Amino acid sequence: YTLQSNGAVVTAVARSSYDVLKKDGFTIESCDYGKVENFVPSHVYKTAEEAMKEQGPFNFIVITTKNIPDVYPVEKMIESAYNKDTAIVLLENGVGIERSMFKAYPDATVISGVTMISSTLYDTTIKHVGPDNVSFGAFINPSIPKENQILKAKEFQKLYYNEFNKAKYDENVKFIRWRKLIYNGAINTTCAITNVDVGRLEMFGGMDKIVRPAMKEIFAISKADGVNLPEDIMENMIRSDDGEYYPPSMLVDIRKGQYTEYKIILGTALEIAKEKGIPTPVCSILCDLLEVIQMRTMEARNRIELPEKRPLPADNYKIEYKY
Ligand SMILES: NC(=O)C1=CN([C@@H]2O[C@H](COP(=O)(O)OP(=O)(O)OC[C@H]3O[C@@H](n4cnc5c(N)ncnc54)[C@H](OP(=O)(O)O)[C@@H]3O)[C@@H](O)[C@H]2O)C=CC1
Ligand SMILES: CC(C)(CO)C(=O)C(=O)O
Repeated sequence: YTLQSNGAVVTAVARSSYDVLKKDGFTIESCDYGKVENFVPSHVYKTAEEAMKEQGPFNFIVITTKNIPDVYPVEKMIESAYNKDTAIVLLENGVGIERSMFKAYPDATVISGVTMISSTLYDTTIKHVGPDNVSFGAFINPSIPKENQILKAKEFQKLYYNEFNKAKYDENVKFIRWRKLIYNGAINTTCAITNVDVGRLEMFGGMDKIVRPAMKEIFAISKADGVNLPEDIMENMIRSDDGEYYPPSMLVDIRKGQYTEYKIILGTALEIAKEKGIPTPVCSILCDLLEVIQMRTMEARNRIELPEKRPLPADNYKIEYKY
């Protein structure tokens, strides 16, 4: 909506929402833009392949899906739409998400987009309750000229900028992503596991007993990874959606029976913690619980099927994935 309002031609690839998006569009109830009815992107396709065939090549491919490397790697999703002159914008949470992109597309310009936005799709209505506070910057790819990557990131930031979001260009991508992880790694994960929103989490005691200790661990990992976040970031993140019983996106995933982004939100951070020797008792438990929940979702979504008779450890049974 923001890009199209600024004059960009937006080609959307939609999966379960294809029919509704193409025909009537989404309703947007936004704290920034008010009520927008029947928003339809310039073009809507079912697959990236069709989109590329009819509208490509593109200046930018903007990825706003969940980042679930254990099920649908995002680099595969865009395979048929990628062209060497196309910059990829990862408007997603998490740290280390550029690594698989550079592996798949070694000459790519990959732009980081990090936003505090608090926005949820319910049926055909997007409820947007937190002002869009967004910044873009290039994940610098050492194989191609740095200036071009910076220019592309600035071009995208200008394309997205409006009086509400005041989109920022910020080259300190690593800092920005770790700062956001303080929220997502501790709050998204705890709300998802406990199935309560941020307001209830605080009122039921989870903020003090789980979130604050988890945040301290993430803070320590970021420090060991060379990022000096201000100490008050933890309290600021806890207070960032005051006044709302907000369900973080990972909790919404659980409630909709969707896969969660636990790998890019905690898994990668914990790999870094291990390398650097940082103890992470709370975050490791959160991550392990989310892994079990992911397997539960895989079974519910028929990605795996277990034998009727429970195998024993001595059987060395290996789970097979259907997709
Ligand atoms: N929600 C929020 O407030 C915030 C979210 N984020 C981050 O932004 C990213 C997106 O989150 P969010 O908007 O909440 O995610 P949602 O789950 O609400 O939306 C993701 C959309 O991507 C679609 N999708 C997934 N895979 C494909 C595919 N292969 N082809 C076509 N469409 C696909 C899904 O469609 P389908 O229905 O078919 O599955 C769904 O409509 C995440 O990384 C999240 O962490 C960051 C800040 C705030
Ligand atoms: C911080 C927050 C809650 C909103 O931007 C978010 O990132 C999410 O819901 O995943």
